[in-house]
Amino acid sequence: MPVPAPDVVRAADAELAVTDLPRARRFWVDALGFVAIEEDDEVIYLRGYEEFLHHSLVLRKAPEPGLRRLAYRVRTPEDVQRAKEFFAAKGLPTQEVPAGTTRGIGEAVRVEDPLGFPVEFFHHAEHGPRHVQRYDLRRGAEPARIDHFNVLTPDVQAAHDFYAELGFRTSETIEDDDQLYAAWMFRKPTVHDIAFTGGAGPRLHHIAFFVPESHHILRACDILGATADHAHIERGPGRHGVSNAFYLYLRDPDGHRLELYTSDYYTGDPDHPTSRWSVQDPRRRDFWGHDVVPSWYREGSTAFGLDGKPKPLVHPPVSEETVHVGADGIGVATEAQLQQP
Ligand SMILES: O=S(=O)(O)c1ccc(O)c(O)c1
Ligand SMILES: [Fe+2]
Repeated sequence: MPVPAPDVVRAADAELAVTDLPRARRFWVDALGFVAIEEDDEVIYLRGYEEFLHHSLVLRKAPEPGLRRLAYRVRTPEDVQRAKEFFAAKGLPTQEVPAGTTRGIGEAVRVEDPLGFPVEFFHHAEHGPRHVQRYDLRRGAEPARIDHFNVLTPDVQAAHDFYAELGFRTSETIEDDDQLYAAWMFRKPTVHDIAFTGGAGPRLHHIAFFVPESHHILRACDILGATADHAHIERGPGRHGVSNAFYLYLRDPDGHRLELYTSDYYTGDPDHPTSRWSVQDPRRRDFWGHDVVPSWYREGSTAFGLDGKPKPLVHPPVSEETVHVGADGIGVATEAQLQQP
């Protein structure tokens, strides 16, 4: 008898290990405008202006930077137990997390998914003040809410198939006749809550926050330029082919990638069709055909397992970057290139 999947509502919270908390605060709060809802010398709890849960991002001081957890909200308290049973039935590591372990979050279950990521499921969460119309407080890129996670994994097909078992549907893919290079999957009625980028993993690729309008993305660029922090800008601004969103990728002081993202589309009907892009289409990742900088394909944040140790990396046989990808200007991979470490 298959164990039913928990009813996942959305990507809701994440925790990053950072090596210098004041430095991180200057980037995430002073420059980008995230709201620091609670903080001390060890940890900062951040949220966007539209959010009412206690927080949506935790920055925790640690000797090494990395991803400590990706967290999904589930619809009922019973879904927390269902999540534990679903992952335990697959022989995957699970940990019960007492309420308050993460401030503002009730009891949760933390698991390692088959891709090797630390993933948490929770229901109860403290409500905090909403700042959606506190225009007197809104600053920087005016981040509204957490939108999605993107992770690097060597087998996108396996990742896709597991999250489909977990009840996620597929909004878009990048593929060719031989393989699935990337996939975007959702529970909330937008393009994605989780996306898979082919590459050595498990590593976090990015965490994305929705901003109200494209001008908030341009303002983030201008602010970083004004303070000579332009080196934090990695890719964009631009228009995605996949998702149709307007985007900007930044790297925080520890190298964690975040995306500021706006104007994707609704996916809430039961028969929402999957949009399939060819890996040969130069507009798939940037609709205007702009190159994707190599670091965007190659770099990500270490993932820590439930034991707190960095997860060893598994490398894919072939990655999108080494296949003819048009806009990236990289020719079809030669056998020799594919053999390179
Ligand atoms: O670069 S892609 O157009 O594939 C893309 C689409 C949506 C995203 O959220 C993303 O990070 C990347
Ligand atoms: Fe993204």
